[in-house]
Amino acid sequence: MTSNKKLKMALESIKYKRGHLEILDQLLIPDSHEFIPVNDTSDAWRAIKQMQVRGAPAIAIVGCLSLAIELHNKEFDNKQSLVDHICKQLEYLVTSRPTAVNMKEATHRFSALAQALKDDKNYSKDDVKQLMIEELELMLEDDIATNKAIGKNGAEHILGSSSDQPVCILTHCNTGSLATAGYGTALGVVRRLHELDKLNHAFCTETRPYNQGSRLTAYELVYETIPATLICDSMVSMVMKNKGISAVVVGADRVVKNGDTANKIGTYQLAICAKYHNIPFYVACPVTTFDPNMKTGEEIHIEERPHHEMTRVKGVSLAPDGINCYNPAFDVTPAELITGGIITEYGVFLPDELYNCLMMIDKTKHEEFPRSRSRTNFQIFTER
Ligand SMILES: CSC[C@H]1O[C@H](OP(=O)(O)O)[C@H](O)[C@@H]1O
Repeated sequence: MTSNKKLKMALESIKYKRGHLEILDQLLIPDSHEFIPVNDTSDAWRAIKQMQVRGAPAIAIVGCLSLAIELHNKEFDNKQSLVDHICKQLEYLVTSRPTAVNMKEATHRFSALAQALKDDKNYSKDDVKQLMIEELELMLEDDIATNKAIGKNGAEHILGSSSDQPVCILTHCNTGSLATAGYGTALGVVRRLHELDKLNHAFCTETRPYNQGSRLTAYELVYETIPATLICDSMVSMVMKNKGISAVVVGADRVVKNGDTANKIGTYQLAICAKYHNIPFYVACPVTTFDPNMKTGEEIHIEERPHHEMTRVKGVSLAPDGINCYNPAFDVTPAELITGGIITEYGVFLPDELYNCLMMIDKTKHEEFPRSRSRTNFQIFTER
């Protein structure tokens, strides 16, 4: 059955065909919906840094697609210079924003794959270039399939504990089609619940100071006529107390080995409020957001953004010049506050089980995901 809910295409933030990449300039949403060209890795670096594109998965996807564009347009003397360029540009893209791990994870996977192809005499320079472009392009379709699995796993887990009644979900920041290749992670769980007619209502926070919630998540929810209410960040305790919230579901920028999770600033206090109100707290993310090379959240570098992003909105001052500002873009939620679990494309895991469960997953048995060569190199990342 194709309900009108499914007829409306989800919003997209990335438009790609070989040799051509455009991204939705998210700084202009919701006032205007404009795409800008990304012609190489420098354009991508700048767009990520300025947050014209943002969201852990989208950052990695746009970074990798910008490299695919560069490889398509550039000639190389030999395999070594080709692979050197790939590795160098991937490392450069990682420097655009430090907290989300997805670009770094992609760098490890694709650098390892490029090196392996270089060392394999069966592949010419042109073979390596073609295969690497194809692998980088797989990020797009792989991400959408991954997000739909996250949505399915998360909705089933939440409904399983709600005696199948429609549920109310509270979410933070933007984790939808504007933070990924499409469908979204935490917002993908909301979409799946809506598709199943099991979403009573969604509450989204403004998410100051960049307002990913009021500008981006509300935009997605209105566009797809998903029943939702926008709240200020300061209202979450009252909403949890009075609005029958069934679960809180947020995204992630980096989940480390013990399950501690870096996510948008304000997530930590959401988790504290959820604990106080005995509401299950979930993190939703692809396994490419997992960084088992960090043991606890203490190791995560928290990006601090410019003060003007707090004190000025579209040119209007919200605070006097001269006031000191502290503007961390993320905080770390300790694993013990992630009481619902971590929702991935392979299932929902308690934080302290996540590492062992992921290490045991045989990805070749999950045919539901497009299988890029690089994905099977998950071990490379964890053995670094
Ligand atoms: C699925 S997006 C994950 C994550 O990224 C966002 O941060 P930003 O908008 O600064 O890139 C936010 O923390 C989301 O939860």
